[in-house]
Amino acid sequence: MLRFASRLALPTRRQPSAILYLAAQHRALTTSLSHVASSPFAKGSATRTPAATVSTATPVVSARNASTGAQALQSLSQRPPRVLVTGSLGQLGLALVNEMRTRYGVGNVVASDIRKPTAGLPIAHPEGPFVYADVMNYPLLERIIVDFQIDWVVHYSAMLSAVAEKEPARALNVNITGFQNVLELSRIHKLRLFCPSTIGAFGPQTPKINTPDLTIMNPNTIYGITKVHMELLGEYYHEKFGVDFRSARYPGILSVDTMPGGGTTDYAIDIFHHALQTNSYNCFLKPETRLPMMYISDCIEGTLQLMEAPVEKLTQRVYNMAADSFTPAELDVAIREHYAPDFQMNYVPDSRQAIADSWPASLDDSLARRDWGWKPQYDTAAMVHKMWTGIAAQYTPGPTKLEDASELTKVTQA
Ligand SMILES: NC(=O)c1ccc[n+]([C@@H]2O[C@H](COP(=O)([O-])OP(=O)(O)OC[C@H]3O[C@@H](n4cnc5c(N)ncnc54)[C@H](O)[C@@H]3O)[C@@H](O)[C@H]2O)c1
Ligand SMILES: C[C@@H](O)[C@H](N)C(=O)O
Repeated sequence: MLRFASRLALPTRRQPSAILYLAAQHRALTTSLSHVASSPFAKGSATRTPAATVSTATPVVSARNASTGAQALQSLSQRPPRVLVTGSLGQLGLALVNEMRTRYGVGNVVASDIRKPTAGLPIAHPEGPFVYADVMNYPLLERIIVDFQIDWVVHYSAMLSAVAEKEPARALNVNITGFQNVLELSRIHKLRLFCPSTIGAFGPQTPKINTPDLTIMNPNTIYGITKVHMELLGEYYHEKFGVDFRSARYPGILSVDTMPGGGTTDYAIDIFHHALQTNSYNCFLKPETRLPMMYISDCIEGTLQLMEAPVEKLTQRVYNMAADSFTPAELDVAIREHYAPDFQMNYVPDSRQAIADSWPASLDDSLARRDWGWKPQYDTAAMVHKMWTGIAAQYTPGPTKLEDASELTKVTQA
């Protein structure tokens, strides 16, 4: 089994707004406490929707005790947001929940998924609320939003590019129906909604280099089609109903503590685990396949910058977000030059190659930089350093564990 580092090393810097949030949270906690254990979602309580399991330890700062709805609304600008994160046990959700709980208060960030949190996951605040939430279950989602008095939703549940090609019907359901549910609930309950898009929203006719925000998309994958649907529908709900929908098109995200969920950029994480375990890697993309990539700390920081940006700063609702781009061959060279001179890279492209070939090689993110101050901290060299040193620390010295490496690639023959 993989041994994960116990905590995700995310930046702990706090912005002034977060300090205000935390001070306000402290005040609110002393005057108005509602315990998750009293929620109808607490274990053992009768619900009409599937039973949700909730951690019982952490109080949620609640507006339910406010005497009027108006008071609750008024206090919103003075307290941290209460956030629901769907798909929170995935590669990105775990990191986002950890950072949001640091900034907004543990009890204010409700993690959710359709899986159980298992031992060994890098969950920094395990005492925080966790609920079962299938994004296809509209009544259950609505109940969670109302019971926890949610202000913001970060909608992370989705099927990624490679697994979506294998199970298109399920991907359409999860990615399209799931998004439509949270979008409609955002309209009804006046929520701020963030849903990530991706380089996978672009297609073979898109300009490949410095792809701008507004250009031809025409993706030719199920994943890309569901993401373009999401972008357009979110923009429509914003225009028509004023929903505060926000989205960033992420590149492939590299992380040390969490494993990727079945995408086309997964090779750039798998390679480090294989190099450290077996000193070799069979890459499923060709050596010259250039794709935009980003380190997870940048991804989480940028996402929170966009979520927290004052509405008047936003000139559009969907932004490209970039850091750097590299190819498998460049990663191979970087690993051999700096860490493992005998590392052996083999190229065995499979059906994921066609997906990668349809995506941009680099993104123009100048509008994100201009509008909400986006600026990545990690270039390729810095990403490789973080990945190698972070993943190396997870493996104890000893005999090569081939069986571990064979578990790493979630999609072996897409
Ligand atoms: N990781 C990347 O490189 C990357 C890049 C671009 C965009 N994104 C986007 O970011 C978001 C998060 O990606 P990730 O890498 O963490 O994905 P992931 O596959 O690691 O996690 C997705 C989570 O969603 C959950 N899920 C699946 N079906 C569900 C359902 N019906 N109801 C509720 N939860 C369900 C899964 O259990 C899983 O924990 C996705 O929207 C993805 O498209 C990711
Ligand atoms: C790029 C992104 O959307 C995801 N990592 C995938 O490859 O599917």
